[in-house]
Amino acid sequence: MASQLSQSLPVLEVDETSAPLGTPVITFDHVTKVYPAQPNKPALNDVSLQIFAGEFLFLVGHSGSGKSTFIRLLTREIKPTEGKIYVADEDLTTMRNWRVPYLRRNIGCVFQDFKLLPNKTVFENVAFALEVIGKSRHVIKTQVPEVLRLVGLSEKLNSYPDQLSGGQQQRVSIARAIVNRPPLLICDEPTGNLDPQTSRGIMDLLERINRTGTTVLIATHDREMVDNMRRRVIALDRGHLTRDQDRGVYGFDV
Ligand SMILES: Nc1ncnc2c1ncn2[C@@H]1O[C@H](COP(=O)(O)OP(=O)(O)OP(=O)(O)O)[C@@H](O)[C@H]1O
Repeated sequence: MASQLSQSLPVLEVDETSAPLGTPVITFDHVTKVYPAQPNKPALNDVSLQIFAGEFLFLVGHSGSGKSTFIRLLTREIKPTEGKIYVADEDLTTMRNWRVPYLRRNIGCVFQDFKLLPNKTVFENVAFALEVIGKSRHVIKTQVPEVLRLVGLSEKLNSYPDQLSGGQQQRVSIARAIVNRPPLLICDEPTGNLDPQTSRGIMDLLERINRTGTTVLIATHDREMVDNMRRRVIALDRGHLTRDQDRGVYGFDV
């Protein structure tokens, strides 16, 4: 059954015309993930790829294709069944548990549902990300207003999440994700709850963050966004990496 499935999948298309140079931030080396509940259906199946410092790329695929699994492997929420994963020079498959919080300091995460703390102000939500890693009050007082200026929310420091629009809430969550200046920003459906115009503003912001040197990986179903932006696209289909394309398009019927 599994081999029949893989035979019916498209062959991986790789655009080799302008391979990026430099240091890989992320390496997947023949990664397979099988959840015990679905032993015959790998969530990821022999995935190999590299993502380089400063790239901006989309991870696309139907529901259940393995995007969340890919992200959860990167943050070491889960471990692969087979294969190796490196983030910078760290081998996540052999990393000791005590090192995982240090890995996560280097990865900012943004989610579809913002995950803001409702009883904290905008300033406090962002400050909290620095407090939990032991940053001083001085650092917090300098960096939080600075990052909120970058995301265009200087006027909203004292507002609570429920006083903000969806787009503004997503900006707070982006500010929180980057306030510690991680080299890698992962966004899981960042525009999933937003209208097209607001989504465009969020993507502009993510591109601006990318231009400061941050590597940005966005898992999305947002066909229009992917088609308009023409950045690198990695496509998953039933756990297989089926496409890795520079200046790609969404490429699935939705
Ligand atoms: N904890 C789990 N236990 C068992 N199977 C799982 C688990 N998490 C995911 N799966 C299965 O692994 C496959 C990939 O799921 P995954 O959540 O990674 O896909 P996805 O592309 O992120 O989907 P979506 O776009 O709906 O979030 C699916 O078949 C799913 O049912």
